[in-house]
Amino acid sequence: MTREFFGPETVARPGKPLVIAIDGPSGSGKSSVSKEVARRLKLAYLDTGAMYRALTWYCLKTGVDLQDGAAVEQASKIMPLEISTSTATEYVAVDGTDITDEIRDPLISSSVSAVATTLGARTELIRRQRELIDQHHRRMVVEGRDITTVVVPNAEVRMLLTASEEARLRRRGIQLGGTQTKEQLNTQVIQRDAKDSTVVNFTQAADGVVTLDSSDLNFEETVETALAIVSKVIYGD
Ligand SMILES: Nc1ncnc2c1ncn2[C@@H]1O[C@H](COP(=O)(O)OP(=O)(O)O)[C@@H](O)[C@H]1O
Ligand SMILES: Nc1ccn([C@H]2C[C@H](O)[C@@H](COP(=O)(O)OP(=O)(O)O)O2)c(=O)n1
Repeated sequence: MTREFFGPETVARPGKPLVIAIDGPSGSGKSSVSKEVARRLKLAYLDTGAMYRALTWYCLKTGVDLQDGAAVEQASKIMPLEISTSTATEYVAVDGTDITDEIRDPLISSSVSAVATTLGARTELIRRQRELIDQHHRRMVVEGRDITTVVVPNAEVRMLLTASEEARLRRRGIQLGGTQTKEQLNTQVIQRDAKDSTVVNFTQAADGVVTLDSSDLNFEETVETALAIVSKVIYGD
């Protein structure tokens, strides 16, 4: 299914832009699949959700009221954020504090929608995302909720990664080591998506966006299908 030019010694579209934009709901596999696609294609990787999580951490740390839109927007502008764009290292830091693990905490997951629905903060984070993409000469896999539609609507490849509600809840439960109750998972996955959907549409593919439904695929099959979509879109086969 995966073509030879995606083998370990080859680079897709060498020297040319190759932005692969991937959106989808929580637990659909965006982060893990995007990172593996980037690794195999030797592209940089950007987890934009981690930026919204970092801003949420920063607001909570500095006492910013998440309901105060102007204050959240101001925080987004001054936040000294560092984020790894390498597939080899996962690293997120604010003002020198490593928050890579902390931003995955259910406390952040349950607060992040308040930040993600603050439009002024979105504008600033989108600006930073575009800057990072340009710094990597537009050779990057970028994943989130509005990448195919707002951040890089002209990306070379645009995909919507979906999975059934049942699959997404199951995956998130396993990922969190079985520590969460059904109700907690429902709050962190389904209710959060419902809140986030009020500002961005990541449930239906926009024109030109290819849908990949991973409900009945395992991780490797999903990665291979994503690579086949990339191949088809950029090489037409
Ligand atoms: N196709 C798949 N089949 C089974 N598990 C998967 C699949 N894709 C991803 N996963 C697992 O599901 C969990 C959630 O994936 P993640 O990439 O964090 O999703 P998202 O970024 O969309 O929230 C991870 O533990 C990941 O390894
Ligand atoms: N481009 C993006 C990326 C994430 N968000 C929001 C929506 C989510 O609630 C949070 C966290 O995103 P993240 O991708 O880490 O969430 P999941 O891994 O899918 O649980 O940020 C967004 O609004 N726009």
